[in-house]
Amino acid sequence: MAPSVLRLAGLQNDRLTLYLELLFAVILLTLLLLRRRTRDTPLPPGPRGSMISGHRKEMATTRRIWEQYAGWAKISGPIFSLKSNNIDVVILNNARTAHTLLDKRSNIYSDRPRSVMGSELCDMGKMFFRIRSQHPWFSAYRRMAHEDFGALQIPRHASGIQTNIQQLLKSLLSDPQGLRDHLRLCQGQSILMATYGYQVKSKDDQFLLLAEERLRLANAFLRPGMWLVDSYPILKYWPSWMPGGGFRKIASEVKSRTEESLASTMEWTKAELSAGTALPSFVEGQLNRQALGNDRNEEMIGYVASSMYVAGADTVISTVLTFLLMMTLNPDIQKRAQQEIDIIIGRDRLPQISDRERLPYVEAVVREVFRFHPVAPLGVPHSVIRDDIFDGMLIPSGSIVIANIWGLTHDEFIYPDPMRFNPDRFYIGEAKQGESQPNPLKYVFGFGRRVCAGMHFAEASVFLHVASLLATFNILKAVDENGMEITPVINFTDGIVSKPEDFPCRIEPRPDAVDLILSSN
Ligand code: HEM
Repeated sequence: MAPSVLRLAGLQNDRLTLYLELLFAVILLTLLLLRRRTRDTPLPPGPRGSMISGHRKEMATTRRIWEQYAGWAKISGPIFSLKSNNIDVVILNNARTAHTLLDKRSNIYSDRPRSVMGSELCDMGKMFFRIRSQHPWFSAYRRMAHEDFGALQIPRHASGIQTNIQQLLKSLLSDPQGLRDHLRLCQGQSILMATYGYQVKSKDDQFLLLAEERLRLANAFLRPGMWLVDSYPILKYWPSWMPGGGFRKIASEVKSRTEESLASTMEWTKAELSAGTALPSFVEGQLNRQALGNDRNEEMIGYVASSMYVAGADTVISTVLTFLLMMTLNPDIQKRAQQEIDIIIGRDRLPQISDRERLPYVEAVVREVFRFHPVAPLGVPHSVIRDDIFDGMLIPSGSIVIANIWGLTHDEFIYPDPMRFNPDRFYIGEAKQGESQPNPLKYVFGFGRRVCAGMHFAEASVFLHVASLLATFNILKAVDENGMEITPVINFTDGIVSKPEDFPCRIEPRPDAVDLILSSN
């Protein structure tokens, strides 16, 4: 090659290097400026907390903290921020903020917070509601749940749910006092049948007890601010024998219990499959798909199946209890819903899922129950994977983002007089001419890519419970020893899933419903 050409090439190389260096410098400068601008952007406002731990203690211990958040939102605005030790926590208190961030920007807001205690030390990080959004299994989980619990699958599940509810009605007829146990058994039966094809026979069933234990363990580790190690991950190396090391002992106990419990039900379905006796279920279907070479493995199937009970048992039971509490307190509403069922369905059969559209007032009652007390008042915490700016405020990468669902469904601009139980907000009549307030089902199942993976199953279960109970029973105030009616007090428990506290009521069969209850199989 001629030397002049080489020189030219060298010159061009030098120039190229210079251009590249310049370009690099410009990019770096822009990034630095952007970062500075981002860091100069203020966090959402918020109440002042302790210098050291921020609001950690309040977040972990305040009773019905969703009400407190709604109160703070009146002062700080619909989006405000708190600190849990060194972690930023952003609370969204109205539909606009929750929808814009969690639905519209769900590509960055669908992570779950890092949880050293729950996910790393207890090894529950692969549970569905906990798995991080960047985990390679996350999208497969969502796909798998959609295949078996999506809207199109509901008619397949509905008949099983209905059979269990018929059993529930019979149990209530013979033992109304055992209400909570009967509901527990009924929902346990529906979920374990749908996920494993397993028929729960009694409330002491071994797999039901194991599933309940998983639920208790999972619940114990979800509330932000509960464990210091979540704020200071270095503490995970703190020896268990040192003072304050108790959390390590708890974690290793929980880890081994969860592993044991997860494996046993899964093994049962696999044995049924090998014997050729497996009933159709999520696990059965997924194992068959896996055999066809789809993107899933047995461990993933086990985690999703197990998460379904954890996420789907207490939630439905709690919603049905709220319904019963509201019926005890609102006899006129109850009577009106019963009349609708009597007219549309008649008195000789139980309502079915296909009747839902023909029962607009019962549907309005269901919506109002979901609105009045969303079972997960603060949803499940999300986390954002990179810095974001909203309305001139910085939401730093890694912040915990919580939608105050209770706050949304008690926003008086959307639901006037929100503390009043009033299904008329949603009643549009058979002619569908009325004006409905926004459907709370848009909020109570969460947001974006993390929206409840069992929402259709849940809606169907709640509707069938509500309609069947209304068709067959009167829910009345209990009476004391002097024959005086006792008006129950409205009180809900704390926790990720919030239930009505025990309340007195009488559940009596409607005069002509005993035959219907006993004749249904
Ligand atoms: C009244 C009933 C229910 C309510 C109100 C409810 C509500 C919720 C909420 C608020 C979330 C968190 C969503 C978010 O992070 O934005 C969630 C997640 C979840 N729910 Fe439900 N749920 C109910 C019943 C069920 C049932 C019956 C199942 C299963 C059969 C189920 C399975 C799940 C799963 C697997 C997740 C985790 C999804 C994820 O993290 O990606 N839920 N649910």
